[in-house]
Amino acid sequence: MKLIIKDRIFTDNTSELEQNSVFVVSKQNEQYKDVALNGGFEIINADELKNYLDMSSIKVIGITGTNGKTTTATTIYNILLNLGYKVALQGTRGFFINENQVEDYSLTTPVQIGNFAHIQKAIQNGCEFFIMEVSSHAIEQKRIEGLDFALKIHTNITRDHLDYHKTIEEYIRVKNLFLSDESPKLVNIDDKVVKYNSTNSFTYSLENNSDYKVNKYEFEHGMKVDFLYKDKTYTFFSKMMGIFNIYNLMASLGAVHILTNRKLEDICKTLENFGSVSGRVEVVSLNPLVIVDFAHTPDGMEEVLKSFPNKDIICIFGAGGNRDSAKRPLMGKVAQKYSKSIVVTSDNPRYEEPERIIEDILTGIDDKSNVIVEVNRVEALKKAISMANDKSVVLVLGKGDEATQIIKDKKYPFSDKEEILKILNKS
Ligand SMILES: CC(=O)N[C@H]1[C@@H](OP(=O)(O)OP(=O)(O)OC[C@H]2O[C@@H](n3ccc(=O)[nH]c3=O)[C@H](O)[C@@H]2O)O[C@H](CO)[C@@H](O)[C@@H]1O[C@H](C)C(=O)N[C@@H](C)C(=O)N[C@H](CCC(=O)O)C(=O)O
Ligand SMILES: Nc1ncnc2c1ncn2[C@@H]1O[C@H](COP(=O)(O)OP(=O)(O)OP(=O)(O)O)[C@@H](O)[C@H]1O
Ligand SMILES: N[C@H](CCC[C@H](N)C(=O)O)C(=O)O
Ligand SMILES: [Mg+2]
Repeated sequence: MKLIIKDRIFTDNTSELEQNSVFVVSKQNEQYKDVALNGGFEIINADELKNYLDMSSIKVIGITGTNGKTTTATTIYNILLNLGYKVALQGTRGFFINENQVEDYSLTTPVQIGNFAHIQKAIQNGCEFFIMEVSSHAIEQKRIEGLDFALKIHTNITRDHLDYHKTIEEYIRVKNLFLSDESPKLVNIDDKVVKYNSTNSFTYSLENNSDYKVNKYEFEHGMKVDFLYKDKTYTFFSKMMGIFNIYNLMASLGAVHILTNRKLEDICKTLENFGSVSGRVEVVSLNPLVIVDFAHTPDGMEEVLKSFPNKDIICIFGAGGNRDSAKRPLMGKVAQKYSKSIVVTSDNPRYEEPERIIEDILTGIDDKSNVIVEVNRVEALKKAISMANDKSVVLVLGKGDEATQIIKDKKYPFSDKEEILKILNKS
């Protein structure tokens, strides 16, 4: 990938080196360093890249955690835009500058040069804030090297990506590494495994004492939440659902408060202006009630499933291929715990056989009497929706607002939301 700063070309790929370009060496490409060296090219590391790009006009905000990064990042982005700031957002759903989508879905956290290129574009567009999701891969691969964070935010640490990190202990270690320096940070202290450097830290919580502490909430047409900050109570309303979203909203409010020092009352007020984040607990139809969500980990699923205690849940989901296979039975188990009916189907099979992935999920479900297996996701959606009635909620999990299904290395257009609307004849 290339980055051009003041007519100089920086690249992290030796095959892109041309006259006068600079090779940016990192943990990912150090095996190619000799190629650049032998070609007589200047070599710098990603940390030195910051000497070439003046980032003093922009505040970089990094969000890590197993679940909730996209929701929290998007909420902060929406609040800041509502308050009149110019803002850029980089994450799973793509790259956005001041309300416009500039790039589509790709990695949650790009590689070093990608981050710098986006920050450069944000600065050129006058942004004061650059909000980015920080994945565990990015921390481990040092994709965020060279970035100074005005605020680091932690949502929660449960489990994901053990295909890559191998053990849960290693995954937790990597996630906590992000919080180990003295950068300002905002931490969910209800999380039992989080470890952080307490210098310059702020906390939020529902259970333990913290700087931004929820003391009361109720759900009706969304939520009403009271929280305490420095002994004063503040209230906000939001159209979002689920206790997990109270955490995401507290992280978002706290972050904007720390970063802008605006009145908490004014920050709270902005939340009334927007609903759910695309593909995250998104209500696609009210009658029958059909909701699309991106839950693709056992914890993410549990958080969503337990948010509908008064409904008969019809849960439809699969699991991604070439990703942590040990999470699959756990996803089956949690679906069984909360659902009246389950439809197990395909997610993104990638290079795996969809039937094999489904078998892995089924090993976690003891009682299969209410389970339908349908490998074709469109057919599965039809079956799930045909079971719906006025007491039920159909929860379509795993793909959120993804616009494709990935089979081998090809991406085929596919949207849960569009398929649901077609089935209901609403499109
Ligand atoms: C497993 C994984 O994370 N792989 C990433 C890794 O791939 P890799 O080490 O195989 O890369 P590579 O092709 O060998 O190249 C390594 C480096 O050498 C350089 N190179 C390569 C060839 C050459 O001749 N000369 C040369 O200099 C390349 O420019 C690159 O910088 O480094 C590449 C770039 O440095 C990433 O694009 C790639 O992400 C792949 C595509 C991927 O799918 N990653 C997923 C799993 C991922 O990162 N997901 C996370 C988490 C998602 C979430 O929870 O939201 C994400 O952040 O998206
Ligand atoms: N704070 C939270 N705690 C637990 N589960 C959550 C939380 N926030 C969201 N979820 C669940 O996890 C799903 C993914 O949420 P979101 O996209 O915000 O997370 P993410 O961390 O960005 O995920 P990814 O790593 O895949 O990009 C949601 O659709 C919801 O089901
Ligand atoms: N960012 C996550 C998203 C997973 C979404 C799910 N649909 C899947 O494909 O497993 C990943 O790449 O692991
Ligand atoms: Mg995300």
